[in-house]
Amino acid sequence: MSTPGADRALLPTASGAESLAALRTMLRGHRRLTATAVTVLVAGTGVGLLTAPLLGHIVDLVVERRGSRALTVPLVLLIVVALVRGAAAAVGSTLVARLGETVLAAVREQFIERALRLPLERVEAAGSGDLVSRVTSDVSVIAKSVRQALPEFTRSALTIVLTLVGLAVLDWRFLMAALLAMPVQVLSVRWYLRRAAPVYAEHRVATGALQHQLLDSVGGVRTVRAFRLNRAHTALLEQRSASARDLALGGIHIVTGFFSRLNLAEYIGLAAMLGAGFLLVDNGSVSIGTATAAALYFHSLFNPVNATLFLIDDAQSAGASFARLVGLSKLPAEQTAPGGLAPADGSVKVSALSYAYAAGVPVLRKVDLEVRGGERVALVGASGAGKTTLAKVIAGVHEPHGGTVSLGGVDAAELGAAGVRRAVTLISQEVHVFAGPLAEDLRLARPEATDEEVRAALSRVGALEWAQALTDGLDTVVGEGGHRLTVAQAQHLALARLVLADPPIAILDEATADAGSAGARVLEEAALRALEGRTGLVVAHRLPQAATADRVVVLDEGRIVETGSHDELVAAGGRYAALWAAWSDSRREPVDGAPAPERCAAMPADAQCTRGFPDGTGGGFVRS
Ligand SMILES: Nc1ncnc2c1ncn2[C@@H]1O[C@H](COP(=O)(O)OP(=O)(O)OP(=O)(O)O)[C@@H](O)[C@H]1O
Repeated sequence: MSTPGADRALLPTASGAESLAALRTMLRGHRRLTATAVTVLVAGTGVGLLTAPLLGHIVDLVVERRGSRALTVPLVLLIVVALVRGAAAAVGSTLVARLGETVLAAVREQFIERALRLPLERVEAAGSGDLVSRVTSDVSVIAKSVRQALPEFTRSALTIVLTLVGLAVLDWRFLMAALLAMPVQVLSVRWYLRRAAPVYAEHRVATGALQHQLLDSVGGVRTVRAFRLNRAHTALLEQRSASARDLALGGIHIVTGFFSRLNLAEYIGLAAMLGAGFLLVDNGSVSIGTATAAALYFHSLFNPVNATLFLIDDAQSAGASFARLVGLSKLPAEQTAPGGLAPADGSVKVSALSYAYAAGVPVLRKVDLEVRGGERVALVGASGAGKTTLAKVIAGVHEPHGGTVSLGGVDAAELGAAGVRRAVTLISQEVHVFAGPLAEDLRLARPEATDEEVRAALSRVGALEWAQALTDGLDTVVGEGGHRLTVAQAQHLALARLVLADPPIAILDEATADAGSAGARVLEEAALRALEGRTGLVVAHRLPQAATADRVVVLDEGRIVETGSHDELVAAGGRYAALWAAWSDSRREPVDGAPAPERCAAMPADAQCTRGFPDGTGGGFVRS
């Protein structure tokens, strides 16, 4: 959870040129569909333009008193024109919508896939809310524009161009009169774009920040309450909400100003058309019918011009959202291993490893650690010593700021993110159970696993019995909206997934710490079985976990201060021995009648017990 007031390094946003280049690349594969859609729409709009001259012709026939029979042909033609235009508009709009949907699907797939492959470190730094708002609200803004605005925009733009051509065909002076409105329109659009683009971009950023803050404050509500951060978080939410609201209101203000300017342009254009018509009819250059057709043409421009300019509003929003999606590709993608490099075994070698979350505050300081293939090493140390950070750097969640990690003799940088993930599985306390049948959740680790293999994995960690006892056995829908698993059951599943994934190296961080005493013991046994045959690095939050490991590594302030077997370290009488003695004492003589560790562990962490040694280090349970 972020500290209130902390500024996040939001994910990058693409420039206009980068967004256009991305759009061009996406359209490149659909040239035929684009060409057909444009042709049908041009044909339909062209035919539709015959309406005004036909009506003008009818006016001339009436002025010349040619009788009602003379009107038959133009009237029939008007009906044909209306039908052809309607059919072409329907087919053209469908084709444009299909093109839009195809591109939209590509946007969704490409950028969401990209979002899922972003370096976790960068997503963490930006806050997951920013990423969530890009792949949810930004994608829906684009979808809305593509569905509602794109067909209308295309039709309107074509109508404007072809109507201007029609005016020129009637008489070039009509075109000149119509174009008198243009300078005001151009100035209005420039006025609007200059003001609206930054407001929309800022509004999207502000919405992302607000969404992130909501996730942060609501997701971490327990911590917020526990540390009485309510006020700070409420203030921050109010501040972000106010900033999003002000920007939205600013946008509405700009739109209103824009439309009043467009009305002025319409007034100027119409006045010019009527004046030109009057003069041209007066001096005999054109008939009344032609002047009528020109006025109808100009009038028919109102809607498409307004629609096009109004849709610029949607295009702006969609453009800002698209730029935020394209911006994701500016981040380096995960590296893939060149030419099938794979670790030779399960050994881990960490050399001079350094890491810091904030500049100048090192969390790991030149850590050197070698773990043999198949060895089980327990990481022990006070809270904040850097155990989780070390685990995450080895698992590839964070990139080292100095030094190297090598897995099975291959540098992790050479293995690439995917290679590291194949070599190492990290199980942390926040185990996620995906919505769906339990067996499918397990198959995430190995999609091709047979039913037998799934059962064997569950059985190996001792979870088969309770899993089969669920209402629908392994087909029981678990996760969001399904059967709610306990924390211990979710961790059990995570261990079974580890067995299925079968990596040479496994890292367990707090995998058993929160499960309560009975559950913790079951999970500890499950963890031992899951680690069989692979290298295990266990962040030991309970000292017995360390006591049974092949080797114990004690971390203090980002440095390894002791390493050896449990017996060696106890005999050496150093820091670990002190921790062990403190833990053993706390078991024998509960202070002031405090509950014994087993009972303590079964109680809620904030009841009477706190996790940690008497000296404040992690790993045991004493009374607070
Ligand atoms: N995402 C983060 N951003 C900033 N600082 C962090 C982050 N995660 C951990 N830290 C800080 O880094 C230091 C080491 O944390 P780490 O979680 O690695 O320690 P630990 O030994 O695993 O502690 P614990 O036993 O409490 O989990 C701590 O000071 C912690 O506050």
